[in-house]
Amino acid sequence: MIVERTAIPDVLVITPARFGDDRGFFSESWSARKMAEHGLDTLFVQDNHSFSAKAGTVRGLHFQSPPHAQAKLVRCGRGRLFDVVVDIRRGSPTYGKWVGEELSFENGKQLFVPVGFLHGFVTREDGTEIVYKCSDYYAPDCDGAVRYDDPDIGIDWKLGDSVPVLSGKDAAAPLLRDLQNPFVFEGAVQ
Ligand SMILES: Cc1cn([C@H]2C[C@H](O)[C@@H](COP(=O)(O)OP(=O)(O)O[C@H]3O[C@@H](C)C(=O)[C@@H](O)[C@H]3O)O2)c(=O)[nH]c1=O
Repeated sequence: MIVERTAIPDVLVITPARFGDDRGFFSESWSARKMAEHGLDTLFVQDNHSFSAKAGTVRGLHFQSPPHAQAKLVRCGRGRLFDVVVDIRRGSPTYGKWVGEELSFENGKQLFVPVGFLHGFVTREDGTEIVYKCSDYYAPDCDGAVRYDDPDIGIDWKLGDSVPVLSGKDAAAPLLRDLQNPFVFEGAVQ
């Protein structure tokens, strides 16, 4: 398992080993013991799986507020997507900054998203599946969103001229500057 820091040091790219043979490959997609060896002791309690029929589908930018804030470990089960996180921990040295990583079935990469970050992605292929572990259960009353195209964040989704497929909730999401932001920086995660 390779663990790499991104430009936001709390956000990690994790690439589990793949053991290939004539049949294909085998991979431990998550191991609490191996994560602990890298100082990651997040307790995950829910796995999510979503399917997006069309390339250019954007889901995000989402978060859950305390007391049900979620860290996430994200991977692509089928197809290809660009996964994005935004640091919204007030007082963080990287507040308002975003990082993105291409996750695909081929590259097997995973993104670790700490608590206090917005999360979203755009699919790059039709029929893309995302699978992710969450450190708290779904809590609709704590569900929140920020506009994927918030100009203060300035994410380069590489959509070109195409109009993304969006949910009604995401199309109506507020800007970060208008959010009642519940997150405060409490020091680095690791
Ligand atoms: C997120 C979630 C949704 N749902 C339900 C609510 C709703 O009826 C339906 C679709 O929900 P959404 O439109 O919020 O799904 P989606 O837009 O895919 O939301 C997800 O986006 C990505 C980027 C994340 O990071 C996730 O945490 C989550 O917010 O599924 C659950 O039952 N459990 C869950 O954990």
